[in-house]
Amino acid sequence: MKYNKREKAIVLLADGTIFHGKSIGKKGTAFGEVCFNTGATGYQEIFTDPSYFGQLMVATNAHIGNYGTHEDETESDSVKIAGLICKNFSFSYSRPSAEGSLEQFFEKQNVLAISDVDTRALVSYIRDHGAMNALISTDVDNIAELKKQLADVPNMAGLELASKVSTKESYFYGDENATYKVAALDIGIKKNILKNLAKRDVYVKVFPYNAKFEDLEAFKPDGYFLSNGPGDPEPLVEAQTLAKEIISRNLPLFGICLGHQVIALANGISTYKMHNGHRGINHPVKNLITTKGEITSQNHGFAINREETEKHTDIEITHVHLNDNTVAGIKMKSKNCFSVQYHPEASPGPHDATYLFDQFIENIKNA
Ligand SMILES: NC(=O)CC[C@H](N)C(=O)O
Repeated sequence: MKYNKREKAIVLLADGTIFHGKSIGKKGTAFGEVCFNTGATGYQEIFTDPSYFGQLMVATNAHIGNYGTHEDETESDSVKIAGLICKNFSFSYSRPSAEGSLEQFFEKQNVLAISDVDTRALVSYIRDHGAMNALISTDVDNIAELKKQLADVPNMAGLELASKVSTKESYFYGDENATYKVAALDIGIKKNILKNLAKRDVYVKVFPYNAKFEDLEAFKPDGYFLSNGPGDPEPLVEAQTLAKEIISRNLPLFGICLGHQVIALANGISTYKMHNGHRGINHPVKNLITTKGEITSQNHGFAINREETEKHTDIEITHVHLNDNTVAGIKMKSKNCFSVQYHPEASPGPHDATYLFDQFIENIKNA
């Protein structure tokens, strides 16, 4: 792709604000909620993370694409972001072990990406004005029509998206002769969660978002897992019912991110949409049980209500986010159930929190 042949492109925010850039290759328009990730590495993992479905990703790191792509760095089988907004897009890459360029990867996956955007100004704007819908487009002379189309894009609050990314059929992961068996609900599961379980001698059966307790129970699992995923947790009524069934039987249960929010909702704690979410790989969390700090990988736009959690007689807050004191982890006092708002599988991200997978295995052993 010749740099000077690239088309003009825009970011149009729901409030009418426009930022200018250039397309990477593909022409067209993509809609979503605009959000930003502050990670300096890990772009391929981010683009393929199902939790980002329906979101236009702004990368705050100035360089995207510079180390190419690799199959091992995908978190699902396709790109899940609605589109990419970045500053400098590298058409060439310098990592010897890379399998191809990000440009080729996007072309294959039919992703709309735009660069040369003043991402610092854009991120400051979203930071001040909060999460909102937006579009990116190469159709730069048609603003009035684009505005009309943007007005029809549904709001993330109240939006159920797990069904759009969940597996259609259940499947197995790991060694069938492993010591433990875990039934995992796929409401947007990342591959690295499955890898982390399999590494700990777990054979996993992954179920679609609307699976019933009886379906999971038929696998005779030693433990249950609720995954991360996109959208608002509130409309996920089937997953909440499932969580209630598992909790009422006091079976070992672990939830990550969307799974954590589902566990909170199953306990009558409400969730809310944050002004801006947490998305990056250096989020400070304090473990209130050990009093140790953790640097964590995060990606969420909703959170659970702190006051309601504090008042809940059967829930203990185990982790807090040190930037804003939001709840980052909980456990049930009378049940074998715990969950975190962040990503212990950390792909990308630091591995401070992988002990949570060990804790899940301990909970299974002690059940
Ligand atoms: N990573 C996740 O599971 C995200 C959960 C939820 N979609 C949120 O934005 O808060």
